[in-house]
Amino acid sequence: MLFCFPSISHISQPSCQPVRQVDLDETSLVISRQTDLNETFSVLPRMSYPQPFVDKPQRTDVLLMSPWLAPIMWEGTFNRDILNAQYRQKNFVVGVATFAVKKYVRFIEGFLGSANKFFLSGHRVNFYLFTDQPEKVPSMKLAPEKKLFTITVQSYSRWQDISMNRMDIISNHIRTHWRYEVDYLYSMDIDVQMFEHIGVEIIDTLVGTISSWQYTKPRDSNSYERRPESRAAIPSGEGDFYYAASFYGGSVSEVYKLTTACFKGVTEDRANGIEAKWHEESHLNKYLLYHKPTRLLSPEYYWDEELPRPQIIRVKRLSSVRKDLKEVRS
Ligand SMILES: CC(=O)N[C@H]1[C@@H](OP(=O)(O)OP(=O)(O)OC[C@H]2O[C@@H](n3ccc(=O)[nH]c3=O)[C@H](O)[C@@H]2O)O[C@H](CO)[C@H](O)[C@@H]1O
Ligand SMILES: [Mn+2]
Repeated sequence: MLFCFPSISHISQPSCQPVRQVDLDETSLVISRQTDLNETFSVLPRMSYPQPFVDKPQRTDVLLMSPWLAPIMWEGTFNRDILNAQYRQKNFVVGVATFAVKKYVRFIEGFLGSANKFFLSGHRVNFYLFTDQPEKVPSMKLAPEKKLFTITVQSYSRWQDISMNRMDIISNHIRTHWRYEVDYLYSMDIDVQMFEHIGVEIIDTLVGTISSWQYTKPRDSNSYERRPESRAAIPSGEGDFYYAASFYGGSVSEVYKLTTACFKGVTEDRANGIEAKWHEESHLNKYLLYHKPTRLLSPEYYWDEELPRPQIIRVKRLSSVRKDLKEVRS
């Protein structure tokens, strides 16, 4: 059985996906997609690669595992060929939600051009581009396994509202569309470009990216919201890493819980006349403190262009595009 959504305009020759069924209830989504036994027992091609040894860590200069045993992705710690071979057996579809509202349409080409090349190269990816100006989406030739869906959204006068409302739009779209269309979902800022591969090492149940601005700071000088009046408040003395809202994701059901909870916090703050210090990023940080990510992306996965690159950052996989904040947000 095939299923298509007529409300989404298909830009790069989409084909209908087989139906996925993720059941919604109040707090969680349960994936009831049947496992194909042929997939489970299929024989892997022989691979040749250096043997891992328990007494020879791949890197000793960085933290490879959080205290709750979530692996942290760093260049030099994984073998992409092994990961790709394992992942290919699953036939997953990954969705990427990104927004280009008002002047941010100028970033679409750089984002999509680089993501087409470097994001989950060789794997099935659906890019979902939310914009108020669908006519400005450039027609781009994407790799056969990549598809672009453009979805029209309204604009808001304040840039903070555009940024914060992403949580609501993503949560709603999971309920109406994505639970049938994709297995994993990532939200990414549009004002970024990719320079190196971002592969299946990012795939896990709940994934956060450690901010490149604050990865060495003690928790009490990080940018968490500390005012107790805000729903995003994190009490002083608490906090793990500072996570960037520009890149997070996970299974459809976990991203549903995250975006729904964060937007609830935003809505309650609005009702109480308060706005968290870093908008939805503050709410995301609160959520990920109490719902620990199952995998962390090191700052390689969101390296800010303005920062000098220390030795531990061996590759810059993704970076923000320099922008005149006042001009682009006006
Ligand atoms: C690196 C990082 O931590 N980034 C966060 C930081 O970002 P930034 O300063 O990078 O925020 P930003 O200006 O990129 O806005 C976030 C995103 O919202 C969308 N957008 C925003 C304004 C607009 O007029 N049109 C539009 O489409 C667009 O997808 C953009 O990438 O703070 C923001 C809110 O305070 C968000 O939490 C960002 O994720
Ligand atoms: Mn940004």
